[in-house]
Amino acid sequence: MFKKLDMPTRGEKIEMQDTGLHVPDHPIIPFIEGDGTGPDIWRASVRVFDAAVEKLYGGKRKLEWFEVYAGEKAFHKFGEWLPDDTLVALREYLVSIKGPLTTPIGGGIRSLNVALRQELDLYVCLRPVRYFHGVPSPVKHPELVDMVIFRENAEDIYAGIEWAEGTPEVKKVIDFLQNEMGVKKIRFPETSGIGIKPVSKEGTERLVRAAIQYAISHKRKSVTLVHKGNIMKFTEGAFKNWGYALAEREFPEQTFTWAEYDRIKEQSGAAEADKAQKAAEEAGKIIVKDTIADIFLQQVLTRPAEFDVVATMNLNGDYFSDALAAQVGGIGIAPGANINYVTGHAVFEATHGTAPKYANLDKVNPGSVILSGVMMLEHLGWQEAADAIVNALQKTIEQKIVTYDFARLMEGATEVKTSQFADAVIKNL
Ligand SMILES: NC(=O)C1=CN([C@@H]2O[C@H](COP(=O)(O)OP(=O)(O)OC[C@H]3O[C@@H](n4cnc5c(N)ncnc54)[C@H](OP(=O)(O)O)[C@@H]3O)[C@@H](O)[C@H]2O)C=CC1
Ligand SMILES: O=C(O)CCC(=O)C(=O)O
Ligand SMILES: [Mg+2]
Repeated sequence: MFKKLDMPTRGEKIEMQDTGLHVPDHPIIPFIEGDGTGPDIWRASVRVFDAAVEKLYGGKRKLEWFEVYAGEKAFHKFGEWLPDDTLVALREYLVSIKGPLTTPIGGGIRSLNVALRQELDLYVCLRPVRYFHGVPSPVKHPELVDMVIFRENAEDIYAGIEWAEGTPEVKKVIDFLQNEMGVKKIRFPETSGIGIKPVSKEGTERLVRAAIQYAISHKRKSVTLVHKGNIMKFTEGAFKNWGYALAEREFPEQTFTWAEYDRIKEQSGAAEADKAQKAAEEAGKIIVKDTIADIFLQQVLTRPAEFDVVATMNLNGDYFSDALAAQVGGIGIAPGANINYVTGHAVFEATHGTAPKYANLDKVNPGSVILSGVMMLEHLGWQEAADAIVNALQKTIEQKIVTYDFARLMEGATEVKTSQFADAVIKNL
């Protein structure tokens, strides 16, 4: 199966069956250490996962780790940034976890992180944002932040369709736009680079479907479609329209949309529309609403309790996840997952990047990868181990044993290294 990797010698494959994921007691889990601070964080986090699983299941269950390579380690070992073997392993074993990978700016290789999402068609980037008591936060009520971002993960400008300024290709595209499409608004055609933003009905629908299903199964109150549809009418505006249409078509019993609200208001007035929404809320229906991206970024600060599940496109979701993470203590405690709910493929990874200036210092917060592992354990159905890690992490923070990022904002904290933070979490399991 592999060209250069040895087959794992222990464990069994996770499989997707009609009833959902079938997880053996000793699943093979491929992992990628990542670049920069990735190895420091991985070494610490994997000890936490293993200790929790051992403590909860006493050897009956065990994660059988299988190292696969991407990024700098892959390049040094195999001369390739993303070897085929890695993709084969991630496809074959379904569920995996990775550290951050470096992407050069303004040239060089395209993002390996994005490539993995595209290769495996991991169309949802799921990033929950919640507060852990005791974490230093720049806002007055971080405990009101409890949101789950569903970021579309396969299209938008992350498709990487762009042409550099001054190339024959960009000239051809600009000529086409000007001469065949009647475009007159390219302000500086001689010196423009061009990027393309594909946003499809299918891509939107599967993302919004996943967000609504999540809201239903997790008893959430609302799904907010966040877009810049006033400006980008046929991409971001269409996202909103397709999202509402999908909610009304596929989830008529479980949702009430603001599009419905507007129709009632137009026919019967605002009081009737308010009444209909109130009745829907009392009946436990999910309110599907929408907001424009700029005001969203203000309102998540001023009225965080009004936001719950958030469904948005790729670039918005990237920005929102770092901004929202800041409200609950920052990117050191921001987990995530890239998921295809149909095939069962899932790659868990932190929201943050490689933080290169701290590489090999055993310094940064492993919280994001630890919590990404918690999401993975939940995905496997190993809820007890997931809960144990969350409780131990919370206890460690309450003991004020924290890495530099929290320590610099806390009074009376004991600043510890990445590895020591993991030790403390393990002790608190
Ligand atoms: N999924 C992925 O693999 C991602 C990869 N990247 C890539 O990572 C590289 C670096 O990106 P950059 O924009 O600097 O963003 P990073 O997220 O890597 O780091 C930015 C800053 O965030 C803080 N930070 C990041 N991780 C942690 C942590 N674990 N604990 C505590 N603080 C942390 C640090 O803040 P401070 O300086 O205040 O201490 C750090 O300087 C780029 O090549 C980028 O493309 C970026 C995002 C995601
Ligand atoms: O791939 C990258 O380098 C950055 C990706 C990113 O910022 C993200 O997915 O949040
Ligand atoms: Mg990002």
